[in-house]
Amino acid sequence: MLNHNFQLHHARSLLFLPASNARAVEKARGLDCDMVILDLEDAVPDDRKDEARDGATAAAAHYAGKLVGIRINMAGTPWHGADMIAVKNSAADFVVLPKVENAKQVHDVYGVCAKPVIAMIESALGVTQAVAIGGFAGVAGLFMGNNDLRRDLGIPAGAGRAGLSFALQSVVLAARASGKAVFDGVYNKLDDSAGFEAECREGHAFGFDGKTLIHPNQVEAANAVFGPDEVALAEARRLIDAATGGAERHEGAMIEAMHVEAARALIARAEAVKR
Ligand SMILES: CC(C)(COP(=O)(O)OP(=O)(O)OC[C@H]1O[C@@H](n2cnc3c(N)ncnc32)[C@H](O)[C@@H]1OP(=O)(O)O)[C@@H](O)C(=O)NCCC(=O)NCCSC(=O)C[C@H](O)C(=O)O
Ligand SMILES: [Mg+2]
Repeated sequence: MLNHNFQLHHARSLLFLPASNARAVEKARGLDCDMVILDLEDAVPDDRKDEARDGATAAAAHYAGKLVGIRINMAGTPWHGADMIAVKNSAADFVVLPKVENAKQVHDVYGVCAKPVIAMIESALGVTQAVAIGGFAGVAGLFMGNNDLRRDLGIPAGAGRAGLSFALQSVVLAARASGKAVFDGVYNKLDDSAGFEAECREGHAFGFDGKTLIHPNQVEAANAVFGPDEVALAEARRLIDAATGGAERHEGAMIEAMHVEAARALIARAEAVKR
């Protein structure tokens, strides 16, 4: 059972897996990730799309304690219609829509699936339209699609994230303008744990709620970076206890009402992610 307080914005670790990979579908059940995203799109070869769709709908009901999303193929592909119907009839909590570039696309998918949409922002046009996309009532949150975005922007393979930072921050702004959840893109280097953790820290500092992942070995670090640790929780409790209202000095810094609210939100998040 999901903790009844658990909502999308509490998720720290959101693991993608190809819905055509039965071993990964099974393995994800025992992992400590907060959300599983069963992929029907780029991780699945064209000749296995039908099998992946059937696998996703069968699996979606069997992730106790986790949120579940299904990433469908985009409009204009041969699989889009069947994917939407499958998500509608499944136990998935969310439909994940790739390569979104305008609000009408999410409106159309929401109309068929009748489930909250997570819109992936993966192109220059998507970034420029993110305010309207995030503002649509059926959108629960935004995911960065940094591989496609890099390609669209012409950022060379191997270049760091400097060329992405304006886009990343724009999408965080767009999501927050409508009070929506927002999650950083995946990290492709499977054996680079130091690089992965550094990117988690950067995403956390940019304001992302959590990180989308591609491998079990990324779950623990994402949970550690995005989940409040004991030190942060102790600081939050001390701040709440000390605050009397208005501006005041606390442990060498000014605090006001918004700092108390932030401390309460941190504690609420820690409670929500308990399983
Ligand atoms: C990237 C992989 C293809 C690597 O596969 P492989 O080398 O076979 O992995 P390992 O041998 O290290 O796997 C060890 C065990 O872990 C299981 N496993 C691996 N990945 C996953 C996973 N994602 N979820 C659950 N379990 C997983 C293996 O089955 C092994 O289990 P066991 O047999 O018990 O030892 C592979 O990791 C993979 O397919 N990852 C996910 C790829 C994916 O879903 N891609 C789509 C999302 S990425 C995206 O959204 C990009 C975005 O669109 C953008 O533009 O940026
Ligand atoms: Mg993509």
